[in-house]
Amino acid sequence: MALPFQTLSTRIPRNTTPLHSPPRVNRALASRKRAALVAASAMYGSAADGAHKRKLQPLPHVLTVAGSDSGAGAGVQADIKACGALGVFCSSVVTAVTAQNTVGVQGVHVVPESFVEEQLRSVLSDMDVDVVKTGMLPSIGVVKVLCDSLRKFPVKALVVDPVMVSTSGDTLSAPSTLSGYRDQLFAMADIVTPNLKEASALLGGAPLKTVYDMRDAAKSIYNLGPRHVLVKGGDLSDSSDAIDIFFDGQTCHELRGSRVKTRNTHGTGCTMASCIAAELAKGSAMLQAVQEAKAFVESALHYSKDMAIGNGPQGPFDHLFRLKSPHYNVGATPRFNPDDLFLYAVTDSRMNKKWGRSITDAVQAAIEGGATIIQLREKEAETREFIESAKACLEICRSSRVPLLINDRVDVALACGADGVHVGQSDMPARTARELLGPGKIIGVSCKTPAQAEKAWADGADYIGCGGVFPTTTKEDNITVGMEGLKAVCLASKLPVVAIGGIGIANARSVMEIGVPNLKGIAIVSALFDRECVATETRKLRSVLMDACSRTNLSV
Ligand SMILES: Cc1ncc(COP(=O)(O)OP(=O)(O)O)c(N)n1
Ligand SMILES: Cc1ncsc1CCOP(=O)(O)O
Ligand SMILES: [Mg+2]
Repeated sequence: MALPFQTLSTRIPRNTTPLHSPPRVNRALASRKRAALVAASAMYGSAADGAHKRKLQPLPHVLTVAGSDSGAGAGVQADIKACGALGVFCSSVVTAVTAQNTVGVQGVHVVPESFVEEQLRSVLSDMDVDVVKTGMLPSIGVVKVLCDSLRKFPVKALVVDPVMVSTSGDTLSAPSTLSGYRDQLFAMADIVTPNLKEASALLGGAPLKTVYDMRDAAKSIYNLGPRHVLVKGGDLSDSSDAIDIFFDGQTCHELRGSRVKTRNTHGTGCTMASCIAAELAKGSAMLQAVQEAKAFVESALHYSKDMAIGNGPQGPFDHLFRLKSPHYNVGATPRFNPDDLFLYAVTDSRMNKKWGRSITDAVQAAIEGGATIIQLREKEAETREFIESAKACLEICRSSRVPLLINDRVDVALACGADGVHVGQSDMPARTARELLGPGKIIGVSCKTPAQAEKAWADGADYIGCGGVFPTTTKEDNITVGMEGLKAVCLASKLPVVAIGGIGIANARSVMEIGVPNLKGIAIVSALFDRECVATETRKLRSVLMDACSRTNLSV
């Protein structure tokens, strides 16, 4: 079939589309993804004759909507490399083609809006995109086309890098695009990531000179509609650190990194936004995604600081540094892997006492049986005793590389150096816990409703514990949400979910077969610890879960 070929327009087109504030991107992605998996599963199932059904695994997917950079330091090329380096698939809708190198931008061909729309339709109607990241949007018409497409094909999150001027000082978007950002796109954005110049342009032109200016700017841009703002201070003069300001509507976080002395900084903005998008696609909370992205960029600049590509003043850097130098892989191990939720053992001091075992013996046995994460839920322990036993459990967990979380007690988690905490709706708010624990610790939040799940994500949690799914005697007066409630929370949640409450050998399979990709495992108290042999019970449950996963499309 002959494909229609369209010549690129050679100017930035004007557009008089009326402006309006669209609703935020809605969140029907999970069900779309599930439908696609079911359809593909059916196809492969018949082809593979039932018994050898192929395991279909959705890949975290970012779509970049940006301009091409012939020098490959920034734009679509940087986005694809950044996502690839972080293990995320990246599709691309090209909004403009630039002739560009380390000297500057020599030319721009803008892709017609109708063809940007066609590319968007091609990708979004077929592929399961988790996160859309925007870069160079050359006209207000392209902004409108993008907003319309996102309303038709909702995604999990939208990352907007409001690219206006290249690092070499060349204009990359029409002045009217500014109003497109302010009046249309920002209201749909989960995060906007301006540098100092872009933040200034968005707010009327006053220059940003200090960290205080950056804080004020972050708050003012937040008032334009996005859920989070990251003002990047890479160009801040008189600062030995690379300081960025992250604002989530309540708290301003000052994120400090070391400033790398190098000429090879072309594409840092695109890379930062793409890394945030990639981390979000993998299921990270927003602050965590931003921290990971900042660490990635800093390491990439450090690795590439003496690299020589081109003869101009601003060179590209190497996104694939982690493949080339094991040194940089040290910090690359994510502190939280959602798959760790698979078989989540929650201790109970009363049960362990009843069976005459210490908490350390209980933890050791659960790990021996295959528990993938441990939570110490010691409701009756005195603080000092709790800290001591938590330290002993942490040693056991560390030697098996199993994360250890503390239930309710952020103070105990801090005191013993645990990997994180689990908090409920009446415990310390997740947002406060995040402020106290910092971005490096794991935070789980108990949620019974989609609204609570949404808030947990916004507050910086890493996962959700949903339940009680079934009635239980382990926790008094706990309202049961049932399988339907669990499913509703999973579908609404951008975070991975673990099911809890009344789960044991008899019903674990039915829970795991609920068929929602972000249900990552089950959390169990009595079916492990109110038994004579914890290791045996854990082993049995593990085999039930493995079996359930091999019957569905879930990865183990
Ligand atoms: C994994 C997991 N999910 C939910 C809970 C319950 O937490 P919470 O609602 O705070 O109740 P308590 O456990 O503190 O009684 C949990 N502990 N773990
Ligand atoms: C802590 C908690 N949160 C909701 S139900 C529950 C208790 C789960 O215990 P069990 O696995 O024995 O039902
Ligand atoms: Mg609690």
